[in-house]
Amino acid sequence: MNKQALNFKDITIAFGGLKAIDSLSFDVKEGEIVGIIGPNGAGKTTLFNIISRFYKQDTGKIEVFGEDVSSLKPHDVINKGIVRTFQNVELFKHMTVLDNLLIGQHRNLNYNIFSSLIMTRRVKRIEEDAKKRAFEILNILGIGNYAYYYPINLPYGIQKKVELARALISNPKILILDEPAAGMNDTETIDLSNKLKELKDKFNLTIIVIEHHMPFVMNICDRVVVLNFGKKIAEGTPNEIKTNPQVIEAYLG
Ligand SMILES: Nc1ncnc2c1ncn2[C@@H]1O[C@H](COP(=O)(O)OP(=O)(O)OP(=O)(O)O)[C@@H](O)[C@H]1O
Repeated sequence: MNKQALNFKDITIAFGGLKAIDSLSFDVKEGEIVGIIGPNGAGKTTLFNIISRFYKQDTGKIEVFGEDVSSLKPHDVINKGIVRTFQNVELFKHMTVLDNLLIGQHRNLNYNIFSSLIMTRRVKRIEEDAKKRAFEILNILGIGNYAYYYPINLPYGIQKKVELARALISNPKILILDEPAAGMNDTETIDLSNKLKELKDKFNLTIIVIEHHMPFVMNICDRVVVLNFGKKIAEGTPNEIKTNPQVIEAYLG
């Protein structure tokens, strides 16, 4: 059996009197794709903000590959291999697509400012490898031909894919996606879910994804966790979730 990638133990966070996440527990196994669904205001984005440490939970514990990360800062979480994308596209719109990817890479490139200034052979090789990986990811996502475009000139669906590519370039272990298919039509959505599966296998990823498009969720997720008013109301395979009366009443109906 695969080991645990993420483990949420009894997480609660309240804003004023409102419990946005209420005693939530679930886990994600290494290599799984887990969907988080639920109506507006159910607490999905808050949960992601807790995982990426933008918010600190009031109570409860989060473990990443068995290590307690409950008190880490956002940049420490990135160093643990957790990378997220956002509901709204957050790209540098006046840098090319390729530069958007490579700028995220500099944190991972193991060289210092002096060696980069004199552009040693080693630095050149590191940069070439980074570029190669960028093109590999862009090509899997079918957007390699946009490498030298500026995101500001690209349709929203392509920008979403660029954001995904930028998350992948830093070689994450756990990828956290907030509505990756927003703004896409049904064909684009299914295409994206197939590509994500391919990327997951190629780069040994574990994925947690918030998405409202049910065809996407049905096509890609191994398991789904359903939230309502901050509580988990169901958990299971997409087929189990689809027929669960509580889920139908709270969300799908
Ligand atoms: N920083 C905050 N301050 C106060 N309330 C907040 C804050 N962040 C979230 N909330 C509240 O917590 C609840 C959960 O919000 P959240 O954005 O997590 O829901 P969601 O499931 O992601 O919704 P959507 O599908 O609309 O994005 C909402 O009632 C929201 O207003």
